[in-house]
Amino acid sequence: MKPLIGLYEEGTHNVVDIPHCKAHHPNINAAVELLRQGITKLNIEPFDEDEGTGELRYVQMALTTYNTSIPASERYKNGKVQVSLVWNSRNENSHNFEKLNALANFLWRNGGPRSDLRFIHSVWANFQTSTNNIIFGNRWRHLLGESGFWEHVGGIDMSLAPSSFGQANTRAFDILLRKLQKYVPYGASVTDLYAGAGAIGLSLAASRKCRSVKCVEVNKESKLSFEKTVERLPNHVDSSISWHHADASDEPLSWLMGSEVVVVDPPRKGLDASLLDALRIISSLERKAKSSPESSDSKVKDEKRPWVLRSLKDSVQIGSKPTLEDSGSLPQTLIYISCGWESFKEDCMTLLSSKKWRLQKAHGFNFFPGTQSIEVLAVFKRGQAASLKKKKSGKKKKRLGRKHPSI
Ligand SMILES: C[S@@+](CC[C@H](N)C(=O)[O-])C[C@H]1O[C@@H](n2cnc3c(N)ncnc32)[C@H](O)[C@@H]1O
Repeated sequence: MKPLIGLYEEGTHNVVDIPHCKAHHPNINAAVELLRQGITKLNIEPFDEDEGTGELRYVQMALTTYNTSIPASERYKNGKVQVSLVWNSRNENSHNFEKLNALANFLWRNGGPRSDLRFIHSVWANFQTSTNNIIFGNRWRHLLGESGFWEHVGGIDMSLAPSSFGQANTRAFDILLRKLQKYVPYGASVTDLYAGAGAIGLSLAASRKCRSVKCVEVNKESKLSFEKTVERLPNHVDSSISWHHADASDEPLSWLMGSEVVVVDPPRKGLDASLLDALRIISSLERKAKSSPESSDSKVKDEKRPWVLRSLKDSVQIGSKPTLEDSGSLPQTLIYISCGWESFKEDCMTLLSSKKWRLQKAHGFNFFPGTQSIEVLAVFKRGQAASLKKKKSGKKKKRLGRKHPSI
């Protein structure tokens, strides 16, 4: 029986076979075909989610074009694929581990560096036995090939572990990052929320010589990639850089305070409600702070609040910590990167209707050619535009033609 390898049909759990996906690099399609042969030859049983039976549950493939030993013009064509096999067992001691090993060896023999094709970079296993829809389990094991996986994006070398979020189209992401960098003033203090392994924050630290960069991410697996990337940052980077294993929706004000620029790059469902609320009340906090300036004593006391202790537990700090003077500043710029158009529209409306933020600029990117997906880079500024304020104070109030602002 021929296994189906592709994506779920929208709104269902029916797999649509996609052997020649045009949105994928040709070497990913080739790796899918090789996997199909391996599954058939070795009698690997695909997972049946109704029965909870079978061996191979999911496969994730990522491509690296990072190969400095060949000319830059040839790197994309020679991209190599990191394959992660999600296996229906608890760990490597389970009875069917030998079958997983056989599949990994098949891929390596036929697609690895000693084969004619040479497009497989590495093979990883993830163990997952849960009955829910969560794709990855907590246990990872590197099986074959190089464990390090790098890409050059946004002007830095970025480490991408299979357990951490990574953009699929790194060339399009690079274009977005270079555009984003222009909206961040040199020397700014930046908070990168929903940061993954810190691709955005670290690229800003390098390109905009940021005073401080604070990355917040809920997936603890991203920490290792963050640390590896920091090790390879250019020597001139001397920002105060930190990564925090924390939920951005938990006490979000604590992450917003102390930064001039906030970058958010949430999953498709958009911003958490508590973060949106915090962004809306920020201006009133500033007014309060001005009318009753906090003593440096009370700021020190703040360091003992529970959220601070929680976030410090799993954090990484590189360079000196931001100073106490920095901790009082509030963001003037909000940069929103969205992969979910519908949720972005809603979040955008919420921010604009609060009248605390205005939309300065928005760009759309096509990260998945041939699909309707749109990646948005939107830049919001805090406060009303000067021209709007003037009009409001004038006698005649002009009605805006549109009911809702559009981008
Ligand atoms: C679209 S990815 C962006 C990652 C990163 N900015 C990048 O470009 O590589 C969204 C990230 O948000 C993280 N995430 C989801 N919910 C979160 C939350 N409540 N708090 C912090 N991070 C969260 C996910 O684990 C994922 O890494």
